[in-house]
Amino acid sequence: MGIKITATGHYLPPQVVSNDDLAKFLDTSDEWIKKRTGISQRHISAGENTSDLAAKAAENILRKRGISGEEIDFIILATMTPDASSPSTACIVQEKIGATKAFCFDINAACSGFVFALSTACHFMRSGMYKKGLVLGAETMSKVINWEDRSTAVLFGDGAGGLLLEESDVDSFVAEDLHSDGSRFMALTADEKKVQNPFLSNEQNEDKQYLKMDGRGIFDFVIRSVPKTINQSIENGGLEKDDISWVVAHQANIRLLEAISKKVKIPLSKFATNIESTGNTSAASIPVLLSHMVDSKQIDIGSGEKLLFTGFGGGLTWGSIIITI
Ligand SMILES: O=C(O)C1CCN(c2ccc(-c3cc(CO)ccc3Cl)cn2)CC1
Repeated sequence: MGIKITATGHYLPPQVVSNDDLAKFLDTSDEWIKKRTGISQRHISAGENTSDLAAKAAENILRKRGISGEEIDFIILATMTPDASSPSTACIVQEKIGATKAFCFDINAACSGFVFALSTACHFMRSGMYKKGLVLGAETMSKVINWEDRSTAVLFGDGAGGLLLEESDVDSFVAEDLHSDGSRFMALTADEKKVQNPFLSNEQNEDKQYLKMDGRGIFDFVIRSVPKTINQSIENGGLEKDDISWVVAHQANIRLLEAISKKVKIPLSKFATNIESTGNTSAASIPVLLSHMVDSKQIDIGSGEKLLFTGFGGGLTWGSIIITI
């Protein structure tokens, strides 16, 4: 039993915030942000939560495929900014799109979340037990950012994207390589919850735990680890670098993609990018980029091209999955 990608979709909240808009209340500039990150603007929710963004992306996918939510067997949603601890954001999306027969759950692997979710969905599907699965990545990073911290506030945006996986006689799954290193969990944290109960002697403070990131540390980890997972997934698939049509990488930083391209000796022209217009949308970045590539006809579903998806970030987590589209 194989799998194939049959539709893609995304949704970005309509409110666009430019670098100049941020420079009005942060000590930063369009020039600095653009030069150091590649970002010109980001989409910021005007009140829509992660489930709202994800449901609109899912509706776009279903509309493109011409099916209703009732045909969906499962929804796997990657997010580090769920609407709540319970229910899962995936279950809220289920209700919004009428996926009445689906089983639904969230995956949290921060910015590697979509790669981990896509791997999970592929293996569910390749068991032969399911016929149609939605794999989504969705974030409202704007709710965990400290908007007074210029080092992080300029980097992130909100958004949602995803794809429809269907059973297929021809298997489009090629290879994967997934990792995490919990010993460095402090490198990127957000929204930690403190234990509170009447039996605790010391009162815990209620301060909101904004996103905190060891930018330099993560940058160095990514430069070291991501080329290895790209090469390992290519080797696991018995492929050569030239077999890869596109690297669809997490959109964290344009300088980073330039450095990774040099290290793996895959031309930068094969690294799809949209960070300029979206910022870093964490688990949503890869599916939004894929959807932009399909919508702009940069790639065609059914073309047979090999895409290498690679994610990296909090956890620390990193990983790659190669799929023929
Ligand atoms: O001074 C500079 O040039 C700054 C230095 C710090 N920067 C960073 C640092 C880390 C990240 C990042 C974030 C994630 C989480 O999605 C994953 C992977 C990475 Cl590499 C993005 N930007 C911006 C430019």
